[in-house]
Amino acid sequence: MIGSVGVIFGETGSHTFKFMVTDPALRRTDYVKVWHSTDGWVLCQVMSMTRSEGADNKDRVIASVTVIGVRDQQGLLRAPMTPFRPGDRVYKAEEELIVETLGLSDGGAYLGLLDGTDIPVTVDRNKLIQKHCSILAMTGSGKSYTAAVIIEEMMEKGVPLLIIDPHGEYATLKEPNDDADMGALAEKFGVEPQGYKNVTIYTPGNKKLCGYADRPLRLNGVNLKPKEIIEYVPSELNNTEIGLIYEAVNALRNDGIDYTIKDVLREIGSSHSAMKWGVYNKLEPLLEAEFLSDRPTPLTELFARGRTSIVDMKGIGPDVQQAIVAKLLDNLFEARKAGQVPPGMVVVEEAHNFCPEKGFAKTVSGDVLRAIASEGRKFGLGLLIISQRPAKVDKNVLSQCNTQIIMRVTNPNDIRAITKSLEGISSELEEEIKRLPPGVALFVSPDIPRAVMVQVRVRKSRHGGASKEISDEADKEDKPPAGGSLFKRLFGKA
Ligand SMILES: Nc1ncnc2c1ncn2[C@@H]1O[C@H](COP(=O)(O)OP(=O)(O)OP(=O)(O)O)[C@@H](O)[C@H]1O
Repeated sequence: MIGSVGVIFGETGSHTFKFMVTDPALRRTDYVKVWHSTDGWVLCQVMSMTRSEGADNKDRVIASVTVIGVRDQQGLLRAPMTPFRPGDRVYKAEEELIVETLGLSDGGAYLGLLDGTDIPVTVDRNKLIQKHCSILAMTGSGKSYTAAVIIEEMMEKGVPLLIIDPHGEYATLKEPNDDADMGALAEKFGVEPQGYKNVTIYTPGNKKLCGYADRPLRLNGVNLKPKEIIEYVPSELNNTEIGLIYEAVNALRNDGIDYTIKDVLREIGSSHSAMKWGVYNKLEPLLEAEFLSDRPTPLTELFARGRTSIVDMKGIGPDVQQAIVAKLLDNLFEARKAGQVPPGMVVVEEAHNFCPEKGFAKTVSGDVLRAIASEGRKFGLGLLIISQRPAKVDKNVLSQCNTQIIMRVTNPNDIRAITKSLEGISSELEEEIKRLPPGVALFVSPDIPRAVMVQVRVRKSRHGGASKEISDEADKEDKPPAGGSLFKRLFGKA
């Protein structure tokens, strides 16, 4: 029959088989179909290919295939009850069969194209919020690029977004993509360059730290509880020092007037304890920490329909970043529970620093992120968790992310962490993850019966990427060489 790409041979199973390839254009990951006498056309996917020399000295290409299945009358995906026959012919699957069998719908947030096809892959925005999403990949493989694609798609529907941006990577959402390859990529993916106006960049510092910020981010610095003060202190405090803070705050509370960190320091200064100067020194940086204020930024301004707020923490130390995130998200979650802010999404870049796995570090922001991960869905507060070190992210948080976007990862511990949080990932897919080119993601969603490979669409806004001075030296080693046409890297054409 015309159009066949090969013929099944040898032992066939219900879920796998091999076929002798007759079409030289066939490639790994291609979708194929085989006619089954009781089920009709069954969708399958080429997982690997081998080439060897046959007895006639000619090339023999053999493809190993996984059976995806067929939709039954109830719309459920199932594999045929009997295996295919050796001698059955294999054909390229047409788009319609792929879309129907994989259950790809055309509404929702447009992520990109099913790899090797022109079929759009979308994801339901509500489910992204209700069930959380993670983007896991080693550095340089397109994490923040893909996150920005999701952010763009959410922004276009006015979903409130709060972006925790430790390195100042997301400010360029405001500008249209001016990449030299944009023309060809825009046509391929059917998108137009666009900058987003409703993006506000907040800095917890000042214009010196973040010159391009639109507004300062201020958190409440009045009448802080001892526990809150302790969380903001950048250095470790011993028990005596903690006791001194409690004593000072209790004394101020007894006076019944509003107090600030300055008052707490004054009170500590008047103590008779020999330890007072030690704790004084540790608390003093909070006087200069501009993010504590008697006029905090209202949450209703930060998290509102049609608005995207970037908390740009460039230049701020990791401990202070964690304290800011802890307080901000705590306030946001409480406000959401009380219905004071609408449902929306929180984007957490470098999540391993804000909710680390036990044994790696302990941070003040871990508790609130765990709480949002496990309860956020009830209140319509979604997380987009992004990390280049999946093994270092709290596994309770990761396991709550029902939509997973996995890009290239080579570190064995990170691969193990990913496969642990994914059900039924095959060893072929593990191998695939190690070899994914930049911009290609393994997409796992509760709406799609199996993981699919997606060529992530081009960004509409300009891609910024991390600024050089703060990028992690260790991570640099993993980076693929820069330069060259991206279009060429992605599609092999100039
Ligand atoms: N889908 C895509 N389409 C076009 N270009 C892409 C795509 N994904 C990634 N890239 C390119 O790959 C490069 C690396 O992407 P990105 O900055 O998102 O990596 P990263 O994993 O976030 O790295 P880092 O950890 O250094 O921030 C970028 O320069 C970007 O231009």
